[in-house]
Amino acid sequence: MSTDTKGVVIVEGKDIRRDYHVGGGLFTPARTVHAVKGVSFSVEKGKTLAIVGESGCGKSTLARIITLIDPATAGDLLIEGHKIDIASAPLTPEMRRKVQIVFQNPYGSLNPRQKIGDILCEPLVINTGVKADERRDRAMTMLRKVGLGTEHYNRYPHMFSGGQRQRIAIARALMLNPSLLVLDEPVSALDLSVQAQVLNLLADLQDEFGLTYIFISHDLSVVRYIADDVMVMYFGEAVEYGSRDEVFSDPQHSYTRTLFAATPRADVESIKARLARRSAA
Ligand SMILES: Nc1ncnc2c1ncn2[C@@H]1O[C@H](COP(=O)(O)OP(=O)(O)OP(=O)(O)O)[C@@H](O)[C@H]1O
Repeated sequence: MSTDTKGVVIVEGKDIRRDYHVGGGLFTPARTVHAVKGVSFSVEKGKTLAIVGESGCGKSTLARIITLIDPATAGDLLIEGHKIDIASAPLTPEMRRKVQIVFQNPYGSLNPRQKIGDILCEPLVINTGVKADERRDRAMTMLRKVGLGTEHYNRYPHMFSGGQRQRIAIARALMLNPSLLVLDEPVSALDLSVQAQVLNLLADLQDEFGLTYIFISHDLSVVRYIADDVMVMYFGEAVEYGSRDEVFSDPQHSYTRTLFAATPRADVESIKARLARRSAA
């Protein structure tokens, strides 16, 4: 990454809140679920913020707000310094280009009836005026970037393994050249060895394109190797937020310590080696 882009804030959230009003039926009294209770963060270009927490802590809700899939109840979101009206979550073509999301389940997120080439070209068809030949060239290039071959262009999703499908989902997310990628549990559905490969791929792509990641995960062993900064969420609140080294070496909140104690160490030696190489570079 060139030094002139260092320190540029790509995404900033200020006091983001999301309430859900549930119940109100004959047998269920109306109540409000405070899914996200005033969370603030910022991520610089080329960096990764990991948002960690157990099921129900609000991390997916936050991911959907940042990607403008769902509106927020209150708060501010700035993407590349531009304030977004997150109460109405306007998914404009410009925002669609800048922010992309990769979901946990590569089986569910790819249309089984579409060939891989069409899946990759679709964002260009919908959001740009790029001509067919150019779309095909870009899709072929992106297939290679994510470690697949051009021979995969005319195949269907069911012909791929889980790890390969997640590579395709990542390739699709990168077709519009976004500045921010929100990764919502991107490796949780994969075997450990495949997790390591996909995490290494994400690290390589981040280096190559200067991508900024928000990485949602419940798995601290994965977070430990991918994140620059870590936010720990607990019942909708950010109970811990700091650099990876600070959070892992000296967790301040009792919930973080409990979470650490309950997390098995996954075998991610290749990721460790990769990150050691990155920090040495
Ligand atoms: N559409 C909705 N309507 C009502 N409540 C919701 C809705 N979506 C989420 N919630 C509630 O908001 C809280 C946070 O949910 P969220 O899915 O963001 O958590 P999470 O940490 O991502 O969990 P998981 O990993 O299981 O998805 C939970 O109590 C959940 O039940």
